[in-house]
Amino acid sequence: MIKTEQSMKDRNLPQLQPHPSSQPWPLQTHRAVEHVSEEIRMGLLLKILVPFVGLVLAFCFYSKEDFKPEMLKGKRVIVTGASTGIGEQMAYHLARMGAHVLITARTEAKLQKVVTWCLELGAASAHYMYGSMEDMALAEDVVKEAKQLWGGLDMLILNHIGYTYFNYFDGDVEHLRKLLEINFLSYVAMTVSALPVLKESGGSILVVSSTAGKVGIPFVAPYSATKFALDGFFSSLRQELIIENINVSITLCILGHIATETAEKTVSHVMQKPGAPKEECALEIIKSGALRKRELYYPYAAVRIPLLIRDWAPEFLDSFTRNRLNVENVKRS
Ligand SMILES: NC(=O)C1=CN([C@@H]2O[C@H](COP(=O)(O)OP(=O)(O)OC[C@H]3O[C@@H](n4cnc5c(N)ncnc54)[C@H](OP(=O)(O)O)[C@@H]3O)[C@@H](O)[C@H]2O)C=CC1
Ligand SMILES: C[C@H](CCC(=O)O)[C@H]1CC[C@H]2[C@@H]3C(=O)C[C@@H]4C[C@H](O)CC[C@]4(C)[C@H]3CC[C@]12C
Repeated sequence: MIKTEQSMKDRNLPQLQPHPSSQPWPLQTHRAVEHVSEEIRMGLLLKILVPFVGLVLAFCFYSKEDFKPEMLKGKRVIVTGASTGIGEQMAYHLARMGAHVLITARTEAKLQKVVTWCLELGAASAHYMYGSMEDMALAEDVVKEAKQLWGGLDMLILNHIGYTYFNYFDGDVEHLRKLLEINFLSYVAMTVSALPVLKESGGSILVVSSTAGKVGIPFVAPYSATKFALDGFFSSLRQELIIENINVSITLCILGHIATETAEKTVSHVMQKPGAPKEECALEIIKSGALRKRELYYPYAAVRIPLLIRDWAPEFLDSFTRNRLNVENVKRS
């Protein structure tokens, strides 16, 4: 700044006089102007905010498409992590809707029972492949199997997760590395393998994630990292598909606490309320994918409201989240 003043003096340029508005105002005038400015700000806010909120509500209301189970009839669907929990329930819903299902997990006996029940429920066909998604070759082989069975694929539901502890982060980087492979890299590997056939069918990718993949929740640091990674990768990939006019939808499903056997075993001692029903959760995931939604929030209020708070009052949300848990019941292992 001094450099600028020196150069002007050196060049004998006329010195600028301070503008009257930069002179200090008398206090009364200042307050009056402040009040008028506040009035103007509120007026502008109402003139802009009210129409904007009206437009958003109208968009939400009129853009609400109705889901019909027939949308899934005959569709060819892969569901990973379907030997139990939400994945198992998704397989049953798809079976009732008459879809072809190919389900995966590690436990063959459980998969066999789910496939048998899917056929009972009306699946157009039901098959399984078992193995761990630590093995990227399996991730690719599942999609190859779908191509061989059905000649294509309409929906890829990425749902499986590896073992997750609910405790203070113990510094075990190797566990985090393994969880990234199971919960994240295998999702990417399956997507890479499936994209060519999904482009042919104009299909959908459903990525099952969590509140813990959008906000900071204690005691799930490794798990949370893998879910945040899913958001980053698939939200970016969605942008690229849109840019290239590729008709493959990506739905990120953000779930709150769901009453699956694993979750209840893991967190019942710290949760103040039971989880939401896995059956309804599973149906909402399928609906959101069939309607090609950008994101699903389930249970809606429990998930959507924290996300709205996240950007406006992050510290409040952190405190609110801690207060919703019986943290005194979590003891370092
Ligand atoms: N339940 C909840 O509160 C919430 C769940 N979610 C998400 O929902 C999805 C399903 O959760 P949920 O139903 O509770 O999970 P479950 O633990 O009930 O089921 C996990 C599934 O993944 C399979 N699996 C586990 N390890 C592997 C592995 N190494 N390779 C391949 N498959 C594996 C399991 O079968 P097997 O053991 O036979 O391999 C099982 O079928 C997950 O993505 C989770 O993050 C999100 C928020 C909350
Ligand atoms: C406690 C969280 C809800 C906080 C809130 O409602 O304010 C739960 C939200 C997501 C849950 C975790 C999750 O995403 C799934 C994991 C599933 C595993 O089987 C074990 C439990 C989870 C770590 C589960 C734990 C509760 C949540 C963090």
